[in-house]
Amino acid sequence: MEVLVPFSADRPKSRLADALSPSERAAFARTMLADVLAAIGDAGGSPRILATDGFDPTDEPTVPLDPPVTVDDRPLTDAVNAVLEERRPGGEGDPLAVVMADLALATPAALRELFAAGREADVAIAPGRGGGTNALVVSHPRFHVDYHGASYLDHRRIAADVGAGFAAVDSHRLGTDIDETDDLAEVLIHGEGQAATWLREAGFALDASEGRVAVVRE
Ligand SMILES: Nc1nc2c(ncn2[C@@H]2O[C@H](COP(=O)(O)OP(=O)(O)OP(=O)(O)O)[C@@H](O)[C@H]2O)c(=O)[nH]1
Ligand SMILES: C[C@H](OP(=O)(O)O)C(=O)O
Repeated sequence: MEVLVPFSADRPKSRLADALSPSERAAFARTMLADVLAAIGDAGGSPRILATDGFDPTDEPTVPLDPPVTVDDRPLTDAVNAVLEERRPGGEGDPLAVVMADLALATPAALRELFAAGREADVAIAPGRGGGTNALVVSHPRFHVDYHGASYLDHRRIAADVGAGFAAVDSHRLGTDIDETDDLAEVLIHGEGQAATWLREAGFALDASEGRVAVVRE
């Protein structure tokens, strides 16, 4: 399955500003991207990066699989819809997955489940905590995306409006996008890739001293 991986290369992960410097945020974002691409490849998917201007595939850490890169500096929704649009003539029925680059817990097994759901339904979505759309598969020709806010609900509505069959993919691993400092604890607890190693090497550790487990930096 073809898998589009949107990646914001300029000022990525601004909501991690409390925990990481700008250059650290850029490095950590690329590390998560590398993990996501590796998991997609292991799940049998063919990734294509959809990047903003300024993306350099040779930056460290280099991305695995040497995927094709489409550069589109428009906002996320417009850039993804442009890819959906360009596939329409003749591409009907061929599912396209869109998997975010900040799903640091993604595993091949979790992605295989997503791909399988997307082969059954016209639109399959793994929601993120807080109502986002962390990963989707679309084969319906009239579905379009509208990211940000409670985009999971918006996408369900759009699917209903165009008469597309819908499936929700209930996945802890795909449902955990790494947006805020508290999310880093999830990477330390469950991460199996380079992002977890990167955080440990940067001095992050779990802090289970009170309430929900958090992170501290040594
Ligand atoms: N191509 C593209 N990808 C984007 C854009 N904005 C976000 N992304 C990617 O979409 C996914 C979800 O991004 P967000 O968590 O909403 O945004 P972010 O830029 O990573 O982080 P924040 O700055 O904290 O909002 C990540 O894979 C981003 O790299 C965009 O304008 N264009
Ligand atoms: C792209 C956006 O991500 P969030 O801003 O929720 O992390 C969404 O899922 O709609």
